Amino acid sequence: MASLGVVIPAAGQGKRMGASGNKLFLMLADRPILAHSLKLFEDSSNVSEIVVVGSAEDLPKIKELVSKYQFTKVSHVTLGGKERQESVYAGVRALSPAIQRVAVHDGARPLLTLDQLNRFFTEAEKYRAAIMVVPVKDTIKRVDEEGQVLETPPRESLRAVQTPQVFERELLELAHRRCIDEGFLGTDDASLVEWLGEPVHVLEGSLENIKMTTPEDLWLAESILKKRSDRVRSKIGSEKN
Ligand SMILES: Nc1ccn([C@@H]2O[C@H](COP(=O)(O)OP(=O)(O)OP(=O)(O)O)[C@@H](O)[C@H]2O)c(=O)n1
Ligand SMILES: C[C@](O)(CO)[C@H](O)COP(=O)(O)O
Repeated sequence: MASLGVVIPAAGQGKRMGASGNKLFLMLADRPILAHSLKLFEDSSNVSEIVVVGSAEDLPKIKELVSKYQFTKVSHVTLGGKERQESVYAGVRALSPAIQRVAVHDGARPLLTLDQLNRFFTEAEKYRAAIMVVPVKDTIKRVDEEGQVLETPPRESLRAVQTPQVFERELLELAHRRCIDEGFLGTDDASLVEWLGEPVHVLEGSLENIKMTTPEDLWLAESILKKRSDRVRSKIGSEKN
């Protein structure tokens, strides 16, 4: 596998969460949300380097967290921008020159498992750009500013987009540069590559790989983690008997 670097955008403000500071420092089970997300990539043998991107205010706290949890693959904690897109680009530029492929993963998605991640990396290797998606559960409507429905796209063709998203580094950097030049702002990194006219491949994500966006996501995350630890405990129990 070509050497893989990871960028973790963590420079948001978490406005929709309504917490007093960056939501990524909120505790989920035994550790902050950001520590869950980082541990996943620290533990993946596919990953050689991690860059975390933070706001000016949070940089010291992120550095402290990296040191407390001994995330040895983190090479830089870099200053991000006002938009997620700027933060990701800052992170990509901070990766070592030897890195050929880049995975971008939201600091706010702490629930992916190592198995799911490694399976995704293996599949993604075949493509210049690949992203995790899940089928959409609701019917989606496109509406105008007056609240009138414009259309109901067929659900079979819709996917909800997650991270990680993996790219050839050269392609991702080109996409970011061109989008800055032309003023295109996307809500994920794949949309920048799509904007270049390059193909992006979708791979199976996980319904548990939710983004911690509003308080309800935290409750759900706690119950997903509890279900996982109950399962481990009952497996250990049945092995003892
Ligand atoms: N300028 C920004 C904005 C977002 N992010 C990161 O991008 C991820 C996904 O963004 P989102 O969930 O929208 O986080 P926030 O921007 O923090 O949330 P909100 O929009 O509610 O303020 C998060 O890990 C967030 O920290 C970032 O690095 N830089
Ligand atoms: C990249 C992303 O995770 C795809 O769902 C997401 O778009 C990033 O955050 P957003 O600000 O909630 O769009």
